[in-house]
Amino acid sequence: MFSPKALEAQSTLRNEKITHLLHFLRRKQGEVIDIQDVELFVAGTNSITSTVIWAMSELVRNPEVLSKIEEEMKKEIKTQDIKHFQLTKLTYLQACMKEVFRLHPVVPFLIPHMATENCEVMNYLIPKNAKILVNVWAMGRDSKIWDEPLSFKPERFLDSKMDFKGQDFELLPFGSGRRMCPGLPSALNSVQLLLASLIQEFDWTLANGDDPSKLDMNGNFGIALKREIPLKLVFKQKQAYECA
Ligand code: HEM
Repeated sequence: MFSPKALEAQSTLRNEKITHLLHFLRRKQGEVIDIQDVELFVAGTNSITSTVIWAMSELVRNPEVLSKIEEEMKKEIKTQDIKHFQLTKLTYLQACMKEVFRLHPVVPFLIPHMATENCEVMNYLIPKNAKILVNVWAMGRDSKIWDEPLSFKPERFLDSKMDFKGQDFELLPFGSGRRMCPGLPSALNSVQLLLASLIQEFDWTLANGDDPSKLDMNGNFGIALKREIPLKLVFKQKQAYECA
């Protein structure tokens, strides 16, 4: 795992990349942007880009959720340059991220694992050397676990201690145990910082005035779960930012 110092250093680096992205979007206001292009700026990992794109897709489809994040940000963040520590105050944004990871885990079957010895899990015999794929995508949509599993409802996490740090087996977008993702703290920081920066400065709508409720949310299954159809958006700076 990353030390707080390493995380802070990375966050400065990310801030520079995010600043470049914001400049790019300011110049391209009113044009149609394939949001996959954020990869050029935030570079590093597909998983971060894909997560941000799924989050933006959900926020386009759920404007009332986006408004609640905006309200929270207005209350908690007074500066334009969002800092790492300010993210910890955004509890509603954090609940949104849990909801994004529940519905759109970007590594849908985790990385294949292998049993090093015969073992029994919940009455199933797992023979030595069996290859195990954990279908976290299906777990996140299981109606036995989640109320209205296909609805995007961050509120479900507000009064719950459930988290994705590997302790709650219903929600494992980063895996669990010895081989879970070591990039979790850094990835979460990047995803939230990027999303919060975009929300703070821009309004965005679907290209061609498309109806958000009809946005195709199918994923392209592979090792990584990406949108099947690219998300094309038009950005416009919010009024408070027009002079930036
Ligand atoms: C939203 C972003 C990310 C998600 C959802 C994610 C998710 C995952 C998942 C599910 C695994 C497999 C865990 C398992 O099979 O039990 C994994 C492994 C791994 N991730 Fe990430 N990851 C993300 C970002 C990152 C970043 C930014 C880094 C590097 C800085 C990173 C480095 C790694 C490494 C090295 C492994 C292999 C660990 C091992 O096999 O011991 N990940 N990640």
